[in-house]
Amino acid sequence: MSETKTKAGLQDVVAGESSICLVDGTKGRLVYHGYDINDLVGKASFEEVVYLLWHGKLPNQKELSQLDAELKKYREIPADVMALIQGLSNSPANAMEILRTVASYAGAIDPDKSMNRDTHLQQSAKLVSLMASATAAVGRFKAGKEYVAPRNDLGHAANFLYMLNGTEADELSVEAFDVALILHADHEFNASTFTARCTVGTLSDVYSGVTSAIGALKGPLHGGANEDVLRMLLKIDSVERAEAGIKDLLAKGVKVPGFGHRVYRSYDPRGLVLKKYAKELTTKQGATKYFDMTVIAERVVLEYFANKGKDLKYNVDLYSGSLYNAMNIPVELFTPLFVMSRVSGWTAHILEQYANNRIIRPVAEYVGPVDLQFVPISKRA
Ligand SMILES: CC(=O)SCCNC(=O)CCNC(=O)[C@H](O)C(C)(C)COP(=O)(O)OP(=O)(O)OC[C@H]1O[C@@H](n2cnc3c(N)ncnc32)[C@H](O)[C@@H]1OP(=O)(O)O
Ligand SMILES: O=C([O-])CC(=O)C(=O)O
Repeated sequence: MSETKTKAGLQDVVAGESSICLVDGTKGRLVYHGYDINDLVGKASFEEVVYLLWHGKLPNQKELSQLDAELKKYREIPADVMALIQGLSNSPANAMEILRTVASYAGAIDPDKSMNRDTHLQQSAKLVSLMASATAAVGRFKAGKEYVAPRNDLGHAANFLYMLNGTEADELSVEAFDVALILHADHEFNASTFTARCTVGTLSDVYSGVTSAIGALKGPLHGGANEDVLRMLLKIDSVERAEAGIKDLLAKGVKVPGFGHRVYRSYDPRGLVLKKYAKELTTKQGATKYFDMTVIAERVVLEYFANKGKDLKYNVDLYSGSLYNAMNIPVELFTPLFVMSRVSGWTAHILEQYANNRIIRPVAEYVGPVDLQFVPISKRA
């Protein structure tokens, strides 16, 4: 038997170079193009971070105003895309399935099929705006409400909350949401980003890259975990029962959503910031139940990991649940919120892949049989 050369799940395999994002799993550090996320949070807007990811530098005022104007130009949903969203909102499709379809459809109807950086940047801006407006529209239609048109006097985060709720959100919610968008924007070669890079590595188009990335993010081991966290809490639905409920899941061998990470070993720096905002917002609203339950879940699961000698911690998805819930956002939109943000990182990686492309094509270690004798179908048992 030959010695195995594969690493399950490609763990620790360096699959390429990138200058967009550094994830230091030992120190619990996340850096976008040289800037620690803790230096961006509270100082830069999501729009500035989008510029940073696409261009490798923070924008000056003029550059930011240009990007801002472009993103606003694409906020309105084209009529045929709106019809698609409306139709799918009345079908069994969930919000992630609708977004995946919208990204694909937007690509099909975009007349500009040229492959150059300017077009790719323009398509990236279209997708950042479209994913936000489409998420808000799905939220409205699924709740049986009318679409709310975008407002160009509001920033990206504030406009989304306005389009979703039909009223302007309070200052703390807008700040917390803008921060959440920044924190989810990029994360190196995570599964969905790597998927996007594989897709465009064949010189396929930006929309195809983003469509396939949405499909990858949807899974419960990746972006889908933020919905599962709140669903788990809603099922237990009591601060008093939280400890027993979580222990019960662990005893059953369930992978508790919001915990564990392939790279982070000390802590996920995004989770610390989201926890702070979740605490502040739920305390301000006087409705801390789900935040309090999350704190209990954190203690119980980390004790469990520690007792088993596992250096696993909670991840970005744990505290976003109680935070988004406090903003009155329905659970089904939590993973779409991830899309709204991560589309900036996916497109940054797509641009980087195009700039220095080589098709991504690893090899498999074949473990099946060889030299089987062919038996005609009439003779097979
Ligand atoms: C935005 C994001 O994508 S962040 C991740 C979001 N996903 C989740 O929160 C889902 C829950 N977490 C998980 O499923 C995993 O931790 C992943 C997918 C994030 C990482 O997976 P991997 O790196 O392959 O770790 P793996 O699944 O091998 O876990 C290592 C060990 O820790 C255990 N473990 C990992 N996560 C958890 C968890 N959430 N709950 C309980 N045990 C866990 C595993 O059972 C395994 O134990 P074993 O060695 O006794 O078999
Ligand atoms: O990096 C990963 O594997 C998952 C993750 O946290 C992310 O994509 O934000």
